[in-house]
Amino acid sequence: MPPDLITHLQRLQHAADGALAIVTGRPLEEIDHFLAPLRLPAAGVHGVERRSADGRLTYLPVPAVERLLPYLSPLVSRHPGLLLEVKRGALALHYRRAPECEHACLLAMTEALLQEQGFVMLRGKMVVEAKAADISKGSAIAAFMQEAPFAGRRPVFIGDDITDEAGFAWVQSAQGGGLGIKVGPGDSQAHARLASAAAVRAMLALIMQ
Ligand SMILES: O=P(O)(O)OC[C@H]1O[C@H](O[C@H]2O[C@H](CO)[C@@H](O)[C@H](O)[C@H]2O)[C@H](O)[C@@H](O)[C@@H]1O
Repeated sequence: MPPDLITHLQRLQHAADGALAIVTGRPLEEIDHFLAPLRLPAAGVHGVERRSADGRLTYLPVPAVERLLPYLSPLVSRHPGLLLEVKRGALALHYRRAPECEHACLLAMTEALLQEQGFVMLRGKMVVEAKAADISKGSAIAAFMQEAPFAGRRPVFIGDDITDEAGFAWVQSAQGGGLGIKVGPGDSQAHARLASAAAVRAMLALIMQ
């Protein structure tokens, strides 16, 4: 974690009367580990798990991702650079250390999702995921916006990956009435953009002055 980020997030949370949440594809425990000792309201695994501002945990019902393993494990066994990350409600096939396998990963995931119902494919940075259908970063933000201290506020969602597009779509919808900020290059439906993660941190530091 860059120095000062946790301090800036703490100050931002305070300035926003608590209305600051992390929305991620990672499991909650991973995000808590990165941000320790800070424990923010957070949605993990693209919205499958969610911790509200009052600390309440919600785990949405999801199909068993283990059903997908027979379609993916043989490929991973043949290519040691590939990594299968099994999460609750999502399964990520990482090819960062074997970029030449991208096409094979997409094919294997497509086949898996043709055979097994209840999942949709999600592209990310050097990763392709199967995640529970009907659950997304957008649905997670919508759930936060029903609750204190988010209800009645204007949501601003910042993200740098393809997986964040569902969040941008919801905050910028008529219901959300907010703003999406895409970080870095690449096509996006977000209405605003910042050049880099460093630019986001600089903006947070400026707001907190
Ligand atoms: O929603 P995010 O917070 O952007 O998380 C998306 C995925 O993050 C993790 O994968 C990413 O980081 C890996 C290194 O830690 C990197 O190798 C990979 O290419 C990135 O996509 C995480 O492992 C995934 O489960 C998340 O969905």
